[in-house]
Amino acid sequence: MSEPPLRLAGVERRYRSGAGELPVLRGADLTLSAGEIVALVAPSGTGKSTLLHLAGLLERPDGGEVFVEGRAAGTLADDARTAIRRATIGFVYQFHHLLPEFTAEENIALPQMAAGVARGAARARARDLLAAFGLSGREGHRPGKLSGGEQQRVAIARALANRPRILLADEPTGNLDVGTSERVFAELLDEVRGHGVAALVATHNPDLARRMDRIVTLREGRVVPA
Ligand SMILES: Nc1ncnc2c1ncn2[C@@H]1O[C@H](COP(=O)(O)OP(=O)(O)OP(=O)(O)O)[C@@H](O)[C@H]1O
Repeated sequence: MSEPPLRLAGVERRYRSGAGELPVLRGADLTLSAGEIVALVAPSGTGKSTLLHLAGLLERPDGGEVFVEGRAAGTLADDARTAIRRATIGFVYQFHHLLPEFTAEENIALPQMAAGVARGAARARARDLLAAFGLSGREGHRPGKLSGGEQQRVAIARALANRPRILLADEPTGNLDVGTSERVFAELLDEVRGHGVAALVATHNPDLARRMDRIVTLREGRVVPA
């Protein structure tokens, strides 16, 4: 059987604070299967962002291991982790983090070029993705000229640009109004489902969470079914 795209095994993370240590994750286990969309719903401050950062190899755990497509990431050097992240993982953040001085198309083309795709091919895929997210005609707009929902669509398209097998999303529609959030989220699910991407989506929105395949929460630093 092939390895799951993402597996967290006994992951621990503590933050040092003035008073001592704050243990946020205390042996978190989670496996994402290919094509599975998992909602992470937990109260503020329980460690959702921390878990996503560890899963995305942006940070290293204090204990346990993160396996990406069966490969243990803990012992790898930073450049090897970056290479895995670029090739395998897409991120969507609550505040889109688009580059303000670049157009929508460029924002989606740039990460592809960083991964070695030629400019022409990267731009063509950027245009295809923008079309899939209903943004044909907006290719040349800078983020400041797009609405919040449009910016978030561009951010989702960017996260999918390198055809990641894992998508990690931290409140991907958290800053949008209810209607826009619904629409953008439906598009996100369509794209992810259509391409068999494994996704972990942190959200405070129970309606959105119910539309995913499974809901988990964090309890005492561990991942448990919601
Ligand atoms: N770099 C850091 N240094 C110290 N403490 C941190 C750091 N990052 C997070 N924390 C603390 O760890 C805990 C978990 O934070 P995290 O951001 O993962 O929570 P969250 O569940 O994503 O919260 P929210 O829903 O509010 O975004 C919080 O108590 C936070 O204050």
